Amino acid sequence: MPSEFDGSFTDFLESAPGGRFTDWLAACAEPYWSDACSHPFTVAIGDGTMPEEAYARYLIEDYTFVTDLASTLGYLVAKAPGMPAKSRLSGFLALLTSEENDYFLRSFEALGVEPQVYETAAQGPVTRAFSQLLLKSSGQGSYAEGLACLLCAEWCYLTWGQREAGKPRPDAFYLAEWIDLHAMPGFEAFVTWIRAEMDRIGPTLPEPEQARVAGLFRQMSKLEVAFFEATWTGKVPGPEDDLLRT
Ligand SMILES: Cc1ncc(C[n+]2csc(CCO)c2C)c(N)n1
Repeated sequence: MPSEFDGSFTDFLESAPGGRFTDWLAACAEPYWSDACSHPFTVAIGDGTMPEEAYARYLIEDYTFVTDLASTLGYLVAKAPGMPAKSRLSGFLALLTSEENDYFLRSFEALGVEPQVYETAAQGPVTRAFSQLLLKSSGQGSYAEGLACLLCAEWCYLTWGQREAGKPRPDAFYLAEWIDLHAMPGFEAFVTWIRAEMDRIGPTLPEPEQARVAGLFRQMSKLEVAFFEATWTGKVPGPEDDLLRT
């Protein structure tokens, strides 16, 4: 768990010579970053204590989130500076819209969620805030800003996925597969690539842009926590909730 930090990247390098830009992002996002990666919902995916009702609620929201994430990737493919980055991002987009889509459909069927429900589900306030942040930062912001949002979402899932993969798999296929999907070498390689891309670009940015990127990563981490919290408890946060403030 990184310790909390609220200085610039230059300050960070003074305390951690040779430190990575992405480690600075995670440190600036504490305590939300660690809370997101270790949320009780993520532990329950792996230890066989997940209530069906909570998981169905999660998948319905996540399906709408992943749909908006696919649009975000479209923007990032357009903004990526060269062919190697466009290729990585579009490969991931292809995965999201094929195998992963199939996972959702099979899981909805097993959980008794009708197509009419998941195809027309209105986003709750947390997912709406998430989607707005992703689509705005990748559509209107810079490549680095969009990449920071993607990094947070994917790195968080790799972190809990690898931790839960160390336990025996739960019986329900939709839980076992969700762990495997986020612990497999191909996914790890993708997150390693996003980190390397951010570590390459981040240090070249002017300081105000570095601060914007860190602010986005922190806001994304907050929303990951709020997302797990809403699906885990079934409670919908109101507009007064700090987690929804952008
Ligand atoms: C709220 C929320 N945040 C992040 C992810 C992570 N994620 C989105 S698409 C994808 C690719 C492979 O599953 C991953 C890891 C999620 N699903 N839901």
